[in-house]
Amino acid sequence: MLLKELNILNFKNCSEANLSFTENVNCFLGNNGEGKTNLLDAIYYLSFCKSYFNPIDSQNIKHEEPFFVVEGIYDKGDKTDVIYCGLKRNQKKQFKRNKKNYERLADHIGTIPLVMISPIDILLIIEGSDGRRKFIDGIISQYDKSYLNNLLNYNKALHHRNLLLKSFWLNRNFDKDSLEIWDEQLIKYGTLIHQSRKTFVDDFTPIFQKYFTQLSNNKETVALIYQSQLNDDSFENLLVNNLAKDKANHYTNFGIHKDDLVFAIDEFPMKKFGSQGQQKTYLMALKLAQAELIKNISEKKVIFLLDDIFDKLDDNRMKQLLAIVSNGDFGQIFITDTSLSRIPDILTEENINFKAFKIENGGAVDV
Ligand SMILES: Nc1ncnc2c1ncn2[C@@H]1O[C@H](COP(=O)(O)OP(=O)(O)OP(=O)(O)O)[C@@H](O)[C@H]1O
Repeated sequence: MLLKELNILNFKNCSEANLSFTENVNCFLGNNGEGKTNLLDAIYYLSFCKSYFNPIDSQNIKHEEPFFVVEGIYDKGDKTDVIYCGLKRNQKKQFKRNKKNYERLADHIGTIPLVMISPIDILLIIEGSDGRRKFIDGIISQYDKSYLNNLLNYNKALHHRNLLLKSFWLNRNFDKDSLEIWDEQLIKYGTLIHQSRKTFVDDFTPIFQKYFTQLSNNKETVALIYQSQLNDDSFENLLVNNLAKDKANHYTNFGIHKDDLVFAIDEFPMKKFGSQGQQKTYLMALKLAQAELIKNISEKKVIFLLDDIFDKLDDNRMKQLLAIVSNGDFGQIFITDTSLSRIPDILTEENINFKAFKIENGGAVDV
């Protein structure tokens, strides 16, 4: 999938843009706050039907404007796909592929595989398990359609089971049969999700370790440990054996919603013992592995969005990263930087084909 053209109206600080891209590296260059990341986010929107940064859709409409439109024209080799996303204030988001509305946005996920690397990804390491579960879910959903459905069904059942537990507590009653309806759903979908996550971590870990070694050139050993209550017992047993606790807390204490992915370095948690540089390299390796796994399984090249990576890496690691992502194994690359020359200089030195845009006040001009 190659993004040939991006057309924007009123998306964040961009009033209007009509950009055409190269199939190699595309650079958005300019000062802080001019709108470089917003352009990456518009491209992200077209793959995931939402912003990477702001989950409230209406806040992505340019201030004082009534709507936004983001449209991408993709080259699929044998044909062209036009992906359209439009949002009017106080109305439902419209998302279309070749002028046809999607019935469910989930059906679009995975159509245009994409990986974003941004400074806020550090939260993946330092914050709670929720972000790491979303990280796993985001990757698997891009190559396995049934996974996202299983997850939606699991979350629905969990929500209803928790509501029921709360109502038993409020009304001081208990109805085993109605709880079992949701238990069955949780067990069905939770077990499938657990299996998919386990397989994912097994497949993902060696790819991740390969990139970490390549980027860091050092002797540290890194590992990913999938923690799940379902690793040691069946979901059915967990629910039966912990019913008293669930009733007392009026909440479901066991399940795949409690899973975590432990990032380890030399057998210690990265969160507590990794240096900032190690954490940054760890993140890069995670994202590269994400792109490679999606590419291997979906057999589609992956669009790579690299936001402010100088913020993350020294010049050497930056060069190494650019060399890895632009060697043709991955797909098209979009990259931002505050310097007009730093990335173009490296790309010229490395003989990598690129196109550069200068971003000013939300608009873009070729340089
Ligand atoms: N809905 C919106 N309407 C108008 N402006 C917005 C909206 N949302 C965000 N902005 C503005 O867009 C501007 C550009 O943000 P962006 O993150 O793209 O800058 P950047 O060029 O990547 O900067 P940096 O180099 O600091 O990362 C910010 O000043 C932000 O306030």
